[in-house]
Amino acid sequence: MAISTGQQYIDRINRLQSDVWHNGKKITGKISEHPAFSGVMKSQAALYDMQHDKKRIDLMTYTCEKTGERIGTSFLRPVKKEDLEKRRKMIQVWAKASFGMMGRSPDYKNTNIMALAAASDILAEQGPQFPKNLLRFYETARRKDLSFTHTFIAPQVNRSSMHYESEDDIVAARIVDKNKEGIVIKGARLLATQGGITDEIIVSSSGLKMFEEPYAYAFSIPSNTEGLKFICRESFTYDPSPFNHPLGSRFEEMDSVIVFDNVLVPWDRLFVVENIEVANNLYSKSSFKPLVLHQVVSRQVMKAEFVLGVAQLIVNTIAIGEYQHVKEKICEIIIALENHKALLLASEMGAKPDQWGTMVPDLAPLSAATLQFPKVYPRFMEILQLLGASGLVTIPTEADMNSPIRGDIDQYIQAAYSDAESRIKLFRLAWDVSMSAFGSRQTLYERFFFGDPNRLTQGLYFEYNRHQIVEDVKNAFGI
Ligand SMILES: Cc1cc2nc3c(=O)[nH]c(=O)nc-3n(C[C@H](O)[C@H](O)[C@H](O)COP(=O)(O)OP(=O)(O)OC[C@H]3O[C@@H](n4cnc5c(N)ncnc54)[C@H](O)[C@@H]3O)c2cc1C
Repeated sequence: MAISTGQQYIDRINRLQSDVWHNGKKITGKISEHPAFSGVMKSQAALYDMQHDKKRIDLMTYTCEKTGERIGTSFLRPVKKEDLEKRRKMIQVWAKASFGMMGRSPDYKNTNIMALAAASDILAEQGPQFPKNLLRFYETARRKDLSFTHTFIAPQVNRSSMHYESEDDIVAARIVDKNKEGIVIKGARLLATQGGITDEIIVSSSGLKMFEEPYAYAFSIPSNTEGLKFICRESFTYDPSPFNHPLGSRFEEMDSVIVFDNVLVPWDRLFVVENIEVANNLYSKSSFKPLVLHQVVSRQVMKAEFVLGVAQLIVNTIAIGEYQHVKEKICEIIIALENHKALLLASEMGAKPDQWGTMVPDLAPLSAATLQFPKVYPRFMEILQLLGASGLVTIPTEADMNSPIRGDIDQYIQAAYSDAESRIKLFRLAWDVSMSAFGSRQTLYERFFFGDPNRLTQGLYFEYNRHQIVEDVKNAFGI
């Protein structure tokens, strides 16, 4: 079977011994046992294991047309609308398992890779080896069920439009040499979520500095490539107890800055080299955006459902459902959720094959959904705070529950419709999603993960086809 098990994923990552730095120390030994990573690696492993569940195998996998092996559905290139539906349902099974909290569950990058490989022809103008490199990469990725992270953006040093970086003082990762073995990259990239706990890292350019050839490249390399370093932020798993930290203890994905210290990227790993037009076309002319956003919005629907569940439980538990503004707040979440679901389905209804025969969901509803979520998700968090009020800070810990003050807790922290223990579990959950460092990072993530919403809005403004609509208004009024 080509599909990985959770243990295989964990063993592979432990074997890599990548250069991962956390809190001033290089991680040695098994990274899967390090407190900053153990929770999320276990959760990721559980996702891989779900692919082997006999009851779900037909949804979670498909049969490789070349080898007959079972391959994860997130690698499936859709060629009919039913494939898009299958992809959505599979993505949502994984998303439900993390309540939408794992933005970098493997289906995200698997979809990226599939979407790029489906349009590999775009690379041909650099030479026939480049599309071959990308297709070989896709084949290996899906047949070995490898895990990936990616890094797209240059470090946030100077974002002024006039900024030019000198070759003598390199910050943004750039090509500094080419030789018969490959290209050499020096500098850094802004960040990679899950950096250091995936088999490989995909490094690609988007947007910034794309007017200079040394920044125009795309490749994937193993996470333990010599000279590659991951500098992690502090961990937001401040407690491994699922009682104390119900989400952070399991789904804290970590973000790391990526440093390239003269990293050699072999020729057969390269998809784009020093070609600005091809580097841009790879994302703008392929069906990358609609295919990837279809994955993203599928996950976000599950996250919105989860938030609605938490909000309604708060209402039920402390009996505040009779108040008008409370109903309105719950309805605000329902409306956003239903909008998101409708936009996702509209994208499938409007799907059309692209020039390579890939069935591509309609981009417009997906762009609308992706621009809606950075606005509604922070509001969801505000609603949780407004409904939960002081309940979000009256949250004794597991140690308190097992201490002599338990009697007081049971008596004074009970709720109208739950005992103290259930009430505290609920409010710790609401705190972890809306207020903890883990929860705040989730909000930041939904604001920025597909790019700056201001610049994404510019994209929608230019991409949205409204020519006929304007003509109709002109014709109707003789303008
Ligand atoms: C939690 C999290 C996880 C992430 N994970 C990944 C990952 O795994 N891989 C990856 O590659 N990236 C990742 N990102 C990065 C993400 O893609 C960027 O945050 C996003 O593209 C915005 O870039 P920036 O953070 O550099 O913000 P900046 O571009 O520095 O923006 C800062 C502010 O300046 C404004 N601004 C800057 N330039 C312009 C401009 N030209 N026009 C108008 N306004 C401008 C912005 O609107 C914003 O208000 C992650 C980000 C977060 C927050």
